[in-house]
Amino acid sequence: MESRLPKLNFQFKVPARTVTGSATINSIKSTTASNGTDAAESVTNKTSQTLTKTMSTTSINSKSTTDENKAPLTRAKTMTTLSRTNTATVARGVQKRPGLANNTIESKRANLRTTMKASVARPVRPATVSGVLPRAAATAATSAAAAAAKTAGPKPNKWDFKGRLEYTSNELTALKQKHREITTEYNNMQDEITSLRESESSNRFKAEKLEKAADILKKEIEALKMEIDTLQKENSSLVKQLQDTKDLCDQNAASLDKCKDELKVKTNLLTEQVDVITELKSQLEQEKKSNEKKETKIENLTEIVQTMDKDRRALHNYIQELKGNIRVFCRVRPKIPKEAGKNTCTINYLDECTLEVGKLEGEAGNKMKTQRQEFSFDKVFPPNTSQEDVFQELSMLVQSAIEGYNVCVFAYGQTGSGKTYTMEGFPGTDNEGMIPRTVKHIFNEMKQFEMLGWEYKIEASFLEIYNEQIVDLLDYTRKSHEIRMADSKGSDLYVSNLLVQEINSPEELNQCLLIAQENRAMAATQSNERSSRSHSVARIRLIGTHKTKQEVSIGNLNLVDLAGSERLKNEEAARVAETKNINKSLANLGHVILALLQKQDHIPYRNSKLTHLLMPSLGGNSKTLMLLNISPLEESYNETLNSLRFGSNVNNCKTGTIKKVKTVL
Ligand SMILES: Nc1ncnc2c1ncn2[C@@H]1O[C@H](COP(=O)(O)OP(=O)(O)OP(=O)(O)O)[C@@H](O)[C@H]1O
Repeated sequence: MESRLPKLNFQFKVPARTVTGSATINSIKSTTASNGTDAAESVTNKTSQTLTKTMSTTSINSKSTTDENKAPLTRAKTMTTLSRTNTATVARGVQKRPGLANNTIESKRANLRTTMKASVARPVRPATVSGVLPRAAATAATSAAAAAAKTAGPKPNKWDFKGRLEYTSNELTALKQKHREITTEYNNMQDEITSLRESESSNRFKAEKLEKAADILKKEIEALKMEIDTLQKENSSLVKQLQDTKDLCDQNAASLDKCKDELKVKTNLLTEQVDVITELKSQLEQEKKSNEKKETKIENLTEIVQTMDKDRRALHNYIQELKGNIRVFCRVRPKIPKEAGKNTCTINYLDECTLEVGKLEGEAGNKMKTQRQEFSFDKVFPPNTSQEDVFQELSMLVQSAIEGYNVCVFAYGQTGSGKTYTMEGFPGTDNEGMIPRTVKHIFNEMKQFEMLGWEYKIEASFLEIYNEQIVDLLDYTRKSHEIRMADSKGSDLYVSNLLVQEINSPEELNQCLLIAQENRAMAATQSNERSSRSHSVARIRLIGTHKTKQEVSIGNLNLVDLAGSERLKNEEAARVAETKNINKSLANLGHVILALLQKQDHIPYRNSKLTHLLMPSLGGNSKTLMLLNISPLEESYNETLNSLRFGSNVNNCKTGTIKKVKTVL
């Protein structure tokens, strides 16, 4: 039905922010425009709803500042309540609009008031920060409704449309006024909310900051707790250590007490001993005095001993000179087991210096004795003579070497006559030869000489002369060796590249001798019968020093195992060079010795390597011993005669004067 009421033409000025208010006003406008009379009631109802909504919204907004989680729920509840109320009210209004009775309108108004009151009386109570905002909104709404009712004055009659319009208009004005107030209040509240939000944000930031600080503090507390734990452990360890140290201190204190007691005892003992020492000192003083006297005596006696030693040496050498500076011994070896079936020569030993040799000639059973030949030497050793007995005679010459003379001992004889046995023998056994015995003798004598102030150094070298070539038997590495002069006078010679070994014990020399024997045997396998075809020379140099007397005594001892002296048969003469050299050197040795004995001006030392090498030991101040070795076998008779003739010739020559080598430092 078209309304006959004039259309309302007014507008509300509502701030854009107040969405709810604006919607309400628009709603009112539309309602008023479209429904005419009923619109008044509807507007009234809607105004009431709007107020309720506004309050609810305010309440929701206020609450949201404090409890955002609960806000949607509260808002929803409020909206539901409002919606329910409005729907019921509007529905009722719509249903009862045609022919509405006054009482119906009244009842509606009563309903509206009730609703408003209910809305106002039951404001949502959010858990706001202060609880002020919702209450203020509710109060404002209630007072707005009351003011509207007052301003409207008494309700005009139903038929008084004009009055009703005026009434409604007044009501609206009052409501508008109230709305403004509420809006203002709402805006204030919004500002307050904004301020609270900012404050909240600031507080949250502070809270985060505080949380972080709290975390740091927690960590620090944890670290401190750990530190406390560590310190507690250290503390307990230190406490334990302290206890241990205390225990140790207690033990030490106990042992200290013990030591003190011992010290007391020992101090007493010491005091006693000091007394004894004092007494001994006085005795010592007396003995010192007597020792000084004795020392003076000893010095005098030493001088006498040294003078006597000098005299002894002089006498010894005089005896040696009397015996001859070139002497010849003859040694006849025994028949050895492997020669059991062989015949022997007839050898008679007329005295200790003379022997007679002969043999039977002719067929077996009709043998005739040949003419016997007699030979005299400085000494003759029959077959049963031991190595020790031979050395007894030789030792005199060794003694001369220690005292600074040059000595040369030759083992001469045919192959198999016993030269090597005599010179080397079997070292380390009773059958050891002249070389090992010489060294032992030197070491024994050295001790005696040391008592007289002499210090000795022994050097040894072993060489072989084969085919006029010198071979080092200690260093068989095929070096070339030459005989060179040691000084400008040419009184001393040396062999180049020759290994000279210092000897500190007889064992060391035996070791050298074994090496020399091995090297000689090795060479022998390369050249048949080489050992018989070469001269083996063991050289021992004795250097004595007397520091007090400032004297140096140098003696050279040459022990020579000569090559076999036998004359070679024609078929063996194929080894021409070898034979020539042997014959030459042996013959030259004889020439040199004879020239020396005859005191010739020229001694042909340089005609062979052997005599050249032995030059310092063959002339002037030297002593020479020729050891003739004779085989007892009949088959060797002719060679035996040759050897005996050679030795006899040497022995028959006169001796010269020999001089001792003495150097003053
Ligand atoms: N006085 C001795 N008593 C016991 N056996 C000896 C004696 N002299 C030499 N012999 C023995 O006679 C043999 C020959 O001796 P040895 O080898 O010493 O002769 P050699 O003259 O050195 O010979 P070569 O010139 O061939 O070297 C060896 O078996 C050795 O043991």
